[in-house]
Amino acid sequence: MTPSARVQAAIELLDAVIVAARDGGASADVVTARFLKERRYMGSKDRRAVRDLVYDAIRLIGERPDNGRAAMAMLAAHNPEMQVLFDGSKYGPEPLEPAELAIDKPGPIPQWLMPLLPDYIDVDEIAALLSRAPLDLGIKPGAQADVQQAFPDITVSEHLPQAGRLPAGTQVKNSAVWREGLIDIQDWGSQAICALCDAAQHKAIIDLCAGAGGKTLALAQQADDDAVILATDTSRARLAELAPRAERLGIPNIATRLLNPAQESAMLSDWKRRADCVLVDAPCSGTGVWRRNPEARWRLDAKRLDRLCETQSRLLDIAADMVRPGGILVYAVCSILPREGVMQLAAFLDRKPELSVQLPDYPLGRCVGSKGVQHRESALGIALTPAHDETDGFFLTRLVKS
Ligand SMILES: C[S@@+](CC[C@H](N)C(=O)[O-])C[C@H]1O[C@@H](n2cnc3c(N)ncnc32)[C@H](O)[C@@H]1O
Repeated sequence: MTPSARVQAAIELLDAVIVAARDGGASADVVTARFLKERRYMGSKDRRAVRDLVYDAIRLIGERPDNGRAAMAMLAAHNPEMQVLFDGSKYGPEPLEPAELAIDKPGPIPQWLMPLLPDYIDVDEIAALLSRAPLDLGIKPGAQADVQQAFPDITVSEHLPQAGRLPAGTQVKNSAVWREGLIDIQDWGSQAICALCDAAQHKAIIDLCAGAGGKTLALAQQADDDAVILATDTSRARLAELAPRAERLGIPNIATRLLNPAQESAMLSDWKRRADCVLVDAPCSGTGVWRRNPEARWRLDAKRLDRLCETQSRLLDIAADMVRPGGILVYAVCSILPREGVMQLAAFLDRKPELSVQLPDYPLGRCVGSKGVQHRESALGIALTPAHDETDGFFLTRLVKS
């Protein structure tokens, strides 16, 4: 393909990504994989070049563009050397009109979200949120030496005992340590959430929003063999991924339960006031994981954020009923927005005074409360961010029930 034809292909792929983001369709990764699969004539260099153009545009532009051509024109306005590729050649895009280049420089964050960001999300944090994430691993207890031998360039976390890090793009799934179930892929922030659950201390654990079980599996590895772990979710497809993952890692003690939305409480009545630990890894805006899904900025709008906040608040209430007196509730969102973190938690504590925040002396993150960053003693939780902690953006907290 000529460089111009690659730009035209990127425009067409961006059209599909934009429609999917607007209509709640598949993620950009999935749309890209489908697009490339349907174009077998594209060589591997063409594929990489088109993918890079598309993701450069997604990372550059915070607000969802009208269409793929508008997105590529903005990228060309930012990179003038690209403008000659709009040359009207056989497979290339039509020449750019001056008006297409005369747009305001796009900001990396949608305008409506700017007032909702906390003070500590500064330019460095925004740049880090839109950078490429490294490949983080969770290592099976006792397997560090084997994993270090397989990947000599691995970095190990100072604070999280099972956390390893490899450069972005490292292929791990064809390694023996992957096949033997000694490693799983998991961001260090997610591992910090699991550490807060302290699973080795509990015999009855619920992962209420288990999804495909990333955190359930890590909890099961830390818990004793006789602990009961229940993974629940409203997504049949996600929950179905858990069993094969557990099998690869050799983890037997996980039960699953598919919940109907709005009937979660009734479907969990047998667990009422019984759980030692309930993890609520709630559905959220995903503003903390833009490193992995930068096009999530094009999906979110104020209405969707309102709906997510309502669900989080409902799930917190359901979880509170399942914790036994003396048990703990761990709440986490992969979000940088106080509305889903400290504000959500402050409202929850007003509704449920029998729960109180109990943060361990934590080596990562910033302690945050209703006044922003504050001392651990008066904080409502911990904010992890990519520039400060080299993790995805998360709010996490631990509460104990009296
Ligand atoms: C942040 S994801 C969880 C990720 C998962 N814990 C992991 O570590 O891979 C949030 C999950 O909440 C689930 N969810 C949404 N509404 C729910 C509800 N009402 N009850 C339980 N789970 C729900 C979603 O299907 C999604 O899998």
